Amino acid sequence: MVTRFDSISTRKLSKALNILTSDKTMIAMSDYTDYHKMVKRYILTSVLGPIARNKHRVHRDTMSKNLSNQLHAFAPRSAHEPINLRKIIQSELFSLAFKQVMGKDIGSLYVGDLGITMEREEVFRVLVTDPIMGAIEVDWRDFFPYLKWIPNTGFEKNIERIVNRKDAVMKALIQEHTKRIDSGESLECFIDYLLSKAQPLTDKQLLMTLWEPIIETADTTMITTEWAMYELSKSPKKQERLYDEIQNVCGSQTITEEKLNQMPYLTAVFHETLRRHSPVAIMPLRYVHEDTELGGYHVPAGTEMLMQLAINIYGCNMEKGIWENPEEWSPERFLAETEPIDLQRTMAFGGGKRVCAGAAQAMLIACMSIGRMVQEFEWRLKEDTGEDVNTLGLTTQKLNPMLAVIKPRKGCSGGGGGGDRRWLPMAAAIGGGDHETVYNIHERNNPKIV
Ligand code: HEM
Repeated sequence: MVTRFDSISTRKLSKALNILTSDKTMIAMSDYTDYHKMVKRYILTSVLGPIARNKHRVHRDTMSKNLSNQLHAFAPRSAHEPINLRKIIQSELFSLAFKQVMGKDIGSLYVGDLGITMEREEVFRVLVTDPIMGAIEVDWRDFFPYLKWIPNTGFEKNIERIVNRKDAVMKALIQEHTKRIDSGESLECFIDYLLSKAQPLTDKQLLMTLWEPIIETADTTMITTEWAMYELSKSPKKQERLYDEIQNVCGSQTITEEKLNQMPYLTAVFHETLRRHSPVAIMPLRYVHEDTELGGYHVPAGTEMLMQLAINIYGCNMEKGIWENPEEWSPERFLAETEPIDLQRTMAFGGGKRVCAGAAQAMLIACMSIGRMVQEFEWRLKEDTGEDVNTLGLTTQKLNPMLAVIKPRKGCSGGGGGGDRRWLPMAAAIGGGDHETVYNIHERNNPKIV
């Protein structure tokens, strides 16, 4: 299947997705056209490719720092009030997305078209939660295309309402930032790139291209990180194994992106989470646009009724013939692999021409967040948290947010509320001199959420 991805790269969308993506005006949902190639190049150049990732490193570091500050501020009351990690990570990822796309985080926003001021949480709902829920709305006419002339007004009105609100918010943001740019204030971000360096896009294309990384950043990476922390909290031995690895590599220093490739167990935790809890369980439907062969079957292209393919990633990753005890979450299975782990091993990011453009960013953010949270805290699930399950929507969230009790590790203590965090280096904590790192000094002097 992986080798055949190139010949099946055209999308077949449901009615809901067609409306939500403004007729495929989104990289992930468009057909494989010149427009697709152009905007994918833009997003890679400005946000997701290797050079852009270096430029946005500062935002990822800030996210990691904020996450740590918030957990330290919360830890003293964690035993009575278990922590809802999803809320924190979601908010931090939203902030990161805004900095990459608009150059700065968002507070409240006046939305002219709706005549209201929205608080940040509502902006999140309008730009992320509502469209994700809308994307799995089912129009029965999807299954009976020959009956598509029958109106289904309630369904369409609901999706259109979601789209109108999302468009109104994006329009307000674009106006605000266009004024900023016109006033001579430029920032290293996607909107500045699109308005100054890219070929002009139509208003609709601009809106959709800017919205896309916001919704993509805020959802799948959070899902992966939350599932990984859930599994690690459930398995103290695996958590300790990861902690030992981090300590061996980082010693008294805070984990950094440069160290990630020295930590095979952390990488294995990431890949095993993608396998066991694939965030995109079923790939958006595709047409076959070239003759191809899949699983021994000849699949013709260009016939009148084009063939539609639903690639079942969840099924592939739970296949007993391929994975031993597939139900079990076991990062060790990836350590046994002789080849370096390839992103296509679980197909969680798709493949071929339509491979996920954000895979490297997602991996950096998830691994750094997981690594730092385990380096600084011991994690246990709240006592009465039973087994938990996936919910299959457009993406595969945990049905209930994970609730955990956290305890700062020895030598790593947070001070008071308000995110004021003090890091005691391990060496100092055990009486071995003052090894405080530049990074830690910087943190101590900048304790606020940035
Ligand atoms: C763990 C996190 C993520 C997972 C599991 C994931 C998964 C996927 C999958 C399965 C596809 C479809 C691939 C296909 O059809 O073959 C995709 C496409 C895409 N993803 Fe991701 N994604 C993640 C994070 C992100 C992030 C953070 C971004 C951007 C900020 C992003 C941007 C995109 C884009 C632009 C495409 C369209 C690529 C194309 O059609 O050429 N993804 N992703």
